Amino acid sequence: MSVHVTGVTKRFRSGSRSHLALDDVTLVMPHGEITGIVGESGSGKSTLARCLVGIEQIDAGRIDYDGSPLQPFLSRRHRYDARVQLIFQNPMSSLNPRMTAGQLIEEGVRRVPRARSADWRRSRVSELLEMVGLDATDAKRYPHSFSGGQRQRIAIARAMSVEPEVLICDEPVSALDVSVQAQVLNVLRDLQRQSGITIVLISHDLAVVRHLCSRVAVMFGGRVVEQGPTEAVFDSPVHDYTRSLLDAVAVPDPRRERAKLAEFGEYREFRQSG
Ligand SMILES: Nc1ncnc2c1ncn2[C@@H]1O[C@H](COP(=O)(O)OP(=O)(O)OP(=O)(O)O)[C@@H](O)[C@H]1O
Repeated sequence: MSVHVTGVTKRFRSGSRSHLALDDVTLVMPHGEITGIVGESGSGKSTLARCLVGIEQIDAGRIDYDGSPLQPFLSRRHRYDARVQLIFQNPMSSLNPRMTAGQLIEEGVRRVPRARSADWRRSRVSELLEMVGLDATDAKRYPHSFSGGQRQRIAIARAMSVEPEVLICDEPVSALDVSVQAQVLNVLRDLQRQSGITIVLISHDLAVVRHLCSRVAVMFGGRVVEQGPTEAVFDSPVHDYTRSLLDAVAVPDPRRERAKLAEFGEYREFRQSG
């Protein structure tokens, strides 16, 4: 499913003050590709993600999925359109601590039209757990008994349980230990390869975006200042802000350089494992 954002504006008001979080944003996220969204803190990335799933209402413009608008608030039970799912930075915030991993995933599985028998649902839960690199027996465990990386895998399995067509991931690994970030990113990459799902990846990590995303959009002050194929944007940035973002990665300080190289080692690892 392709996503077209056209002239979207979102303003937050509090009392007499108002803040333009999205300013005439126009953006294309093609079907079956991973589109990265980068930009400094406060540039509007999370607001855009929330508007894409319909948690936030837009003030102007339109968001089309395969040419049709999203239908937010379908019903109380199916609060949002299941075709578009959001993965948050902190998986704990989206996982009910009183439900087992299996129950959390089954909740979504039940919403799939063909989810008839209990047996079918159970085997689908096992399949989803295995798809994100967990074990079928993990279905019985509660969120607190998993590591952060494992919890994010459960959140991904849960989002995938409703068989969405678009997965929006808002900084999905930035709260995780560096050692497990690549593993969770590999899960997303494999999902995209296997299911052909459209993924929107919000990340402050340009190395991750360069490696995983075929397209990238650069946000600055609520606007998309540049977008296109990742290589083209990174190799020949047109906008000053993109250039400064890329320059900021090429740090001359030897200590930071070493830290950065170690980080790239991680990415080389997950590049090779793919
Ligand atoms: N609910 C809200 N009410 C008022 N202002 C908000 C609200 N949500 C976001 N904003 C403001 O909108 C702007 C964009 O915020 P947003 O969280 O989308 O940025 P971001 O690029 O995702 O930042 P970060 O990388 O730090 O998460 C910020 O100035 C923020 O303070």
